Amino acid sequence: MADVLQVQDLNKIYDGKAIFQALTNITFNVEKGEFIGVMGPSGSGKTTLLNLISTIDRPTSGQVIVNGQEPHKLKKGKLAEFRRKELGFVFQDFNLLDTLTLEENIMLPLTLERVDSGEIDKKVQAITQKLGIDSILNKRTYEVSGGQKQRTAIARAIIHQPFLLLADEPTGNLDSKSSKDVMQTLQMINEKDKTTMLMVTHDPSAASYCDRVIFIKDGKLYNEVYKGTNQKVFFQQILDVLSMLGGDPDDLSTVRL
Ligand SMILES: Nc1ncnc2c1ncn2[C@@H]1O[C@H](COP(=O)(O)OP(=O)(O)OP(=O)(O)O)[C@@H](O)[C@H]1O
Repeated sequence: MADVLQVQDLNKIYDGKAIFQALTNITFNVEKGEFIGVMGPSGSGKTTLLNLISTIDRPTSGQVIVNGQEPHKLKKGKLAEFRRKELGFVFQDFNLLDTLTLEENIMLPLTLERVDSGEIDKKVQAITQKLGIDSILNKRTYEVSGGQKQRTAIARAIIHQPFLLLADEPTGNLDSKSSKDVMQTLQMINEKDKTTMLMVTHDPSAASYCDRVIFIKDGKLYNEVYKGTNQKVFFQQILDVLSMLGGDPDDLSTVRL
């Protein structure tokens, strides 16, 4: 399988009042359709890595190659287009607009691209049926549960069929049932649409839905674990690496067995 995301020798130095090296020589490849989890103690550099891959921030050195393109080399306008077309984002706090209905939130990326309204309707219908939120589309964000909000956010993130879906703690604000629900939704999209996904999480239970988890410690790649056929065994392997990693015990406060 071809590598569709290549992270090569990535370094990030924050150059503020105090200089801080947040990432050191991070290198890994992701195959088309892979679902990758990124874990590590608080402050280890997970969000920094996600921000470099998502082009929200620039690396100090090293490369990010997405589907053969180097987004950090693109000019401003092309970079904005790259983000809009090739990437989808899911956040911990959903980032939905409260003044819009769920349907309007989901169609937003296509509205901005001026896609034909008949086409938008078809896509919204197909995606919301798949995600089990087609009956609540006229509701607003404050009228639905956290899990339903996150599934709405996922629908919005994939409606334009991005090449790469990036998720930052997508279960961070959810109870255990909704977390499971959201992870099953992400797994289903990954399997059906072969969307390549990268998710930062503190939650070993959420990470056990991935194909592979990479662990970061103090800004360096520490380890990686592949899922075999058994999710429970994988979950235990993730816990084992996390216990070797150490870090703040609060990091494991979200462990759900
Ligand atoms: N803009 C910034 N300027 C200076 N240092 C920063 C900046 N952003 C992050 N850092 C530092 O870089 C390190 C990595 O931060 P990052 O947010 O990537 O960690 P994380 O693994 O995502 O943590 P958490 O799990 O707590 O969200 C931390 O020590 C943090 O204090």
